[in-house]
Amino acid sequence: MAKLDIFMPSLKLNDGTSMPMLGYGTGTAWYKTGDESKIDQACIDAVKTAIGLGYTHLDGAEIYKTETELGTAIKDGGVPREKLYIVTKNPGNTDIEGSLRGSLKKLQVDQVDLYLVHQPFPYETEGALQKVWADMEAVQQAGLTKSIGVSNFQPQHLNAILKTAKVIPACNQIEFHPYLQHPELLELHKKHGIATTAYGPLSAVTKAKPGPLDDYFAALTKKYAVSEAEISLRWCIDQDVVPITTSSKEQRLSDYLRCATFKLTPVEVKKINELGQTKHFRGFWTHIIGENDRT
Ligand SMILES: NC(=O)C1=CN([C@@H]2O[C@H](COP(=O)(O)OP(=O)(O)OC[C@H]3O[C@@H](n4cnc5c(N)ncnc54)[C@H](O)[C@@H]3O)[C@@H](O)[C@H]2O)C=CC1
Ligand SMILES: O=CCc1c[nH]c2ccccc12
Repeated sequence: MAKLDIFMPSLKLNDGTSMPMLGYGTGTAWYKTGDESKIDQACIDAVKTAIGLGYTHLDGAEIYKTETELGTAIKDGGVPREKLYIVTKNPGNTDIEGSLRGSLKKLQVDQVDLYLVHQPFPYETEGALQKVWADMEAVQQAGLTKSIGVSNFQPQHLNAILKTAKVIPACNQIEFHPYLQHPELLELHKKHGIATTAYGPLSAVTKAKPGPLDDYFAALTKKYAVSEAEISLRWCIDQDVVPITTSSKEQRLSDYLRCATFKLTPVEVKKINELGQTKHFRGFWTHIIGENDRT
């Protein structure tokens, strides 16, 4: 499929770097439950397809066990390293540098663009969270990553590390869609200049259907001649939230890029927010956070 001539904007982060406004994830559709050394060629091909279509923001994690596949796709994808934005995540252990060095080896790069603490849950005290954040600052200082950030942090976790942080997290990657808007958390992000990246951005039009947004999304798809998925992605972008999606289907990946070709009006964003707030859905980490927690 030919690469579309679409310009994908970037979001300026609090450390002066820029993050492309749409990410391709190697988690949900691709993570391995078994032997990490068993290479998944389909994952490599899908990431190469995404790169070929114009996706430059590539999201990985040590726990997905797909960093080797991601690294191979990056090496063979035909796009220079410096044009890509590579993200990976520490699983939530205490050997931040050891983990990151292992990830860099699998990714076949000297430095990632962004390294995230995947989850705050294994760290049981404020002190443990603060220590991990200090170790994140150290790997940034050592040049192993350009930016550092967190994922799945709720207000209490962010407030804990902010008490001692020398570097404010560049972003917090959270589940975010119209049925999980976390207003209080986003307010805290705004106060500290922390960017929000959204995983599960399509949830309202996939896993959480039927819902109160269905009719309104149908109307918007007609108005903009795009799919509900692209409306969902654009709703994030119009609020300066960077969505991370995934698919093994080339046509879907190509279509998703159309989210950069139109803009919702402020009234439309507000209406999606209002309708979205009438339903709650959380699809990830429910075994720890609880399905009904809205923070
Ligand atoms: N930091 C974290 O804890 C987490 C990070 N992530 C990251 O975010 C990435 C994307 O997360 P997702 O939840 O997959 O994002 P998403 O909400 O964009 O969903 C993408 C999934 O929806 C499916 N889909 C698309 N259109 C559909 C349709 N019409 N009907 C049914 N299914 C449809 C796709 O096949 C794909 O599997 C992951 O690969 C991972 O990199 C994901 C979950 C947790
Ligand atoms: O990061 C996304 C969701 C997730 C949580 N735990 C695991 C383990 C393996 C793959 C994905 C995930």
